[in-house]
Amino acid sequence: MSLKISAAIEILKQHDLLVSNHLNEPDLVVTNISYNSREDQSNGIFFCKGNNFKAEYLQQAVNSGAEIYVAEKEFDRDSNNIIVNNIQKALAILSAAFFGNPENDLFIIAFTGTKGKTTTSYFIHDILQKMYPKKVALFSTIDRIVGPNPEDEFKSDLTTPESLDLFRDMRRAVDNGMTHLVMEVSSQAYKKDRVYGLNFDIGGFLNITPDHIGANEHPTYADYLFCKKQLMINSKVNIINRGTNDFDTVYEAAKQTSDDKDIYLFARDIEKFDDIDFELSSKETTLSDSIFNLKAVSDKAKNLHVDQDYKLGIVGDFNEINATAAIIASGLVNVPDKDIYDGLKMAHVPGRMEHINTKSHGTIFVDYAHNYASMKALLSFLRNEYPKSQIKVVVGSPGDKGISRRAGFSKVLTELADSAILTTDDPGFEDPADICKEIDGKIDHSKVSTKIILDRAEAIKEMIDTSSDDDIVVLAAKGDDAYQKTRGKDVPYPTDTVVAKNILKDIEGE
Ligand SMILES: CC(=O)N[C@H]1[C@@H](OP(=O)(O)OP(=O)(O)OC[C@H]2O[C@@H](n3ccc(=O)[nH]c3=O)[C@H](O)[C@@H]2O)O[C@H](CO)[C@@H](O)[C@@H]1O[C@H](C)C(=O)N[C@@H](C)C(=O)N[C@H](CCC(=O)O)C(=O)O
Ligand SMILES: Nc1ncnc2c1ncn2[C@@H]1O[C@H](COP(=O)(O)OP(=O)(O)OP(=O)(O)O)[C@@H](O)[C@H]1O
Repeated sequence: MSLKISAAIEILKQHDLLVSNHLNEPDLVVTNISYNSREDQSNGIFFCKGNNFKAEYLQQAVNSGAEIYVAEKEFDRDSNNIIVNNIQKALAILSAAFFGNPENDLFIIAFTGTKGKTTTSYFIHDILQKMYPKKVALFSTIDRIVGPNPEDEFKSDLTTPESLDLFRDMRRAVDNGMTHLVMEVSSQAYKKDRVYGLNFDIGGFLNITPDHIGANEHPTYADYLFCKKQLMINSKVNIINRGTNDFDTVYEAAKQTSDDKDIYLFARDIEKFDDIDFELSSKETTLSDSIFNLKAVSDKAKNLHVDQDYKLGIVGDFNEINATAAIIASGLVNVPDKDIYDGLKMAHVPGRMEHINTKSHGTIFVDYAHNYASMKALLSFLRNEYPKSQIKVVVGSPGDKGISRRAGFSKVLTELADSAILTTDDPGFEDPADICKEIDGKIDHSKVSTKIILDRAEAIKEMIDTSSDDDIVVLAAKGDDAYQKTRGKDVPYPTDTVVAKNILKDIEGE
């Protein structure tokens, strides 16, 4: 991979990003690209970006071989440099060029939503794999899959990677023979211009509820919505949940760049929304499957030939919504309905509605619900489906971020749980006992009984030990997470599923 600096300057000019440049060598060509001074910089271009950037990082980068830097201000007049008016956009556009614009060789399906991005992306990935085996890349919050071999699959750090990492991984995917990419696009991705310049083949909008609002994320809900709707503006074909909050704003964003023929709306309730293309309806739910029907209403929906009954291997009415979006996206890629059916039936999403049957300690669900809206969706579903069961929840809330989630948990546990054990979940630099007390303080104890047990595995053990056959035990908010983020360190944690299974082995010999 390489980049001619003269070409880079032209690209920046085309995007109105160039402020000035200083080149000691006009014909400079770089073969390395980085924004992290701790990496090898030989013959490289280095980007000075980020809230916590320090001039010494640039010095370190130059000492280890950087030939040129890009920044919003001139740190050093003598070195080769390019000064831009937006470093995040410059990083995106030059990373794409450095890696040979791999986005042009991939059919990209992107999803956003406060909840359901990961689940929907896994569903689409698993369906598309049926038609394009070993050719579908996945960039999700959990894993990134850039090729067909085990070494091409690794854990993600962000939902949507920094642009440089995004284009590097797209390059790897293309070089590994991938033809399709399914990815999650977070609101932060637009806020930080990580996906600047990308035009998606299909973009999906699942839902929006207040979340990710705070010091390091979005200052207001309006800003959150503004960032999220950008995916619609930057997608050729749009799939929108008609029941989402702020539908009009989202739809208007889609209309800015797409005709009606390229906008697909779906919902449960055709009585309420008479403009939808697809209607979904639940048919049957067991502890492990849900069966639902998808009906094509409009002519363009009928042309996709995806209307039939589907069986989903994970439960939750919200997962039927995610599955519907996945089916429409798959139909648009011409996957036959049989492959869609089979792909969905087998789809598995780590840490999302994983259920564990026990001999005599009820049914256990491990789920990543970690704010008011997702926990409400989850507990309401369980209440409706299992009206005679006690709903017992083990949950904690992280330190240093998402502070509003704590009050959200107090509210939703009061509304829908019978008992709860409050415990530790990524406390960061806060004391997990204080976080639990904060949640507990706002719970109405006449409606739900609570306990605080800080050791998460102990909390799970206590809940399983004290549960009986008809109970539903929910291990919430941590999903498949194998760490407890504690005081700046990722302390290994076996995952809720592994902890629960080990406990069951001890007490039930399973
Ligand atoms: C607020 C935010 O978006 N921060 C992201 C951003 O950080 P930043 O650019 O400000 O960089 P920084 O951490 O201040 O560091 C400054 C720069 O100095 C460099 N550095 C640092 C040390 C050194 O020795 N040498 C050096 O060169 C760093 O590489 C970096 O480029 O760029 C970094 C990668 O370059 C990200 O890791 C970081 O995400 C933080 C950790 C994060 O957690 N962000 C969350 C809020 C996020 O984006 N979440 C969404 C999901 C939420 C949703 O669903 O909406 C996501 O997409 O994951
Ligand atoms: N469509 C939906 N509507 C409401 N809640 C949902 C929906 N889909 C999933 N959930 C709930 O949200 C949790 C997280 O789901 P998922 O990981 O798919 O969402 P996400 O958008 O990737 O979330 P995050 O941005 O927090 O990583 C699930 O474990 C489930 O409890």
